[in-house]
Amino acid sequence: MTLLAIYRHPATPAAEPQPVLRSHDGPTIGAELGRRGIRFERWPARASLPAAADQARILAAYAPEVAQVQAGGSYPTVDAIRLTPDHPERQALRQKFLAEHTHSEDEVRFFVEGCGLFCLHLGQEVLQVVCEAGDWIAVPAGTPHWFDMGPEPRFCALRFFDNPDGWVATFTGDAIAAQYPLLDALLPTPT
Ligand SMILES: CSCCC(=O)/C(O)=C/O
Ligand SMILES: [Fe+2]
Ligand code: NI
Repeated sequence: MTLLAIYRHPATPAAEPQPVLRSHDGPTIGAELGRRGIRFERWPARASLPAAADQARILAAYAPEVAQVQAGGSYPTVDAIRLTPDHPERQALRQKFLAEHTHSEDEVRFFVEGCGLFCLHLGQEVLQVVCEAGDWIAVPAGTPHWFDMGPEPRFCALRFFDNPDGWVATFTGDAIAAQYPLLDALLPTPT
């Protein structure tokens, strides 16, 4: 279930982040993100993707949604990132995305399978958003953020870019991610 957790970010790394809000309610999540300039929508993750589906097949399955995002000429480059717990590069990819970074373009993602944790550093606030299949999010260019896929990643997301090279990041060098919960800590405990 999609989760939004908002914290007041402490002035010093030794102090604890102060929880401000925690919600699973779609309209509340949309409103809290929206007032901070982050677009959030729920779209049906309507395709059942075979385990062996390659990038072209995933993008073809979601061709109408891709066309909708690209209507008007925005985000002409799109890819699909799909990770499973046996992905040989999962640890390196996890560490790369866990380092706080920015992009010179909006970060537009549509989760079509599984889940992942976006963490957005907005001045004195940090927002953690556990995105799940059906979540569509657009984070403005230049927003410092990090992403956790967990030690056993299981997600597929469509990524939309203005940059023909696709994913390009500038790392901030801030170790902020270490102060905040990781994905596994925010997921419900299996019963
Ligand atoms: C959920 S898409 C994979 C992560 C990514 O592209 C990114 O930029 C994380 O910040
Ligand atoms: Fe990013
Ligand atoms: Ni900070």
